[in-house]
Amino acid sequence: MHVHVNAATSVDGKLSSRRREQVKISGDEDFARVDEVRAASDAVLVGVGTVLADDPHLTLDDAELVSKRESRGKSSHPARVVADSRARTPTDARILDDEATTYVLVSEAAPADRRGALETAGAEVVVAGDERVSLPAAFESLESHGVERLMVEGGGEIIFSLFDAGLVDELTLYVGSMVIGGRDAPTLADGDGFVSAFPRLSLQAVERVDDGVLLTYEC
Ligand SMILES: NC(=O)c1ccc[n+]([C@@H]2O[C@H](COP(=O)([O-])OP(=O)(O)OC[C@H]3O[C@@H](n4cnc5c(N)ncnc54)[C@H](O)[C@@H]3O)[C@@H](O)[C@H]2O)c1
Ligand SMILES: Nc1nc(=O)c(N)c(NC[C@H](O)[C@H](O)[C@H](O)COP(=O)(O)O)[nH]1
Repeated sequence: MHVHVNAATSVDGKLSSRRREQVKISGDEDFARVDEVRAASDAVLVGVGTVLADDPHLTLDDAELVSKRESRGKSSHPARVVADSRARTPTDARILDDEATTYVLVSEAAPADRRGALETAGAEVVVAGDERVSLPAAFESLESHGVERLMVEGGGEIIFSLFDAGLVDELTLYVGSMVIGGRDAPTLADGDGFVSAFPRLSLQAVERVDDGVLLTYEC
């Protein structure tokens, strides 16, 4: 499976503010590019922290991209995936509407009633891992459902885990020309952090987009 992480940060590397509310970092051109990456993916993944903070929809905004997918024999929108160890996704979350298939990756520790509630709300629940979602095991399961290209839209906890597990193939990072600051504000890669064996990336492209910079890396 090809895993493509896409995110937007401030110049100081923050994904959002210390309030963990969504901050619009990208401009129109970058959001249009994000829509194209979504359209080229079989599924789009976020962590439950992002679902709780942003309530994203993760479908395609551009009707032309929808019809191009349909003409290629694909579903109208990529599937949506939430990494959610304890099944905390609210049943009225926008990602659970019926516009696209939604997989909720949970661990064995997820309460049975929450799993049941998510299934009733239309989610395909995938169990992988004991306390926390095992990303390699969950990705194998997604592959068996035909997910060959997976886009990841954050946040910082899940992105760190993906780098830690060596699962990232490509990173596109939009750096907006703004400062957010805050020692407790989420960054591109949070988690426990690395103290050695820091993942090294290979810079492929640098491009001016909107009023910021788009960096493309092979990982
Ligand atoms: N600017 C951007 O591009 C962007 C993108 C996404 C999110 N955000 C922001 O990021 C913040 C949310 O990020 P976050 O880091 O709090 O949450 P997150 O989205 O990374 O979700 C983390 C949660 O995922 C679950 N999880 C399941 N398996 C896991 C695993 N193996 N490893 C790690 N987590 C696992 C855990 O419950 C964990 O708490 C919000 O403020 C949001 O606005 C910004
Ligand atoms: N590329 C990007 N630039 C930003 O400035 C920003 N704040 C996000 N944030 C990612 C986050 O997950 C958002 O919640 C989804 O991008 C919203 O997706 P929808 O429009 O609801 O489909 N992503």
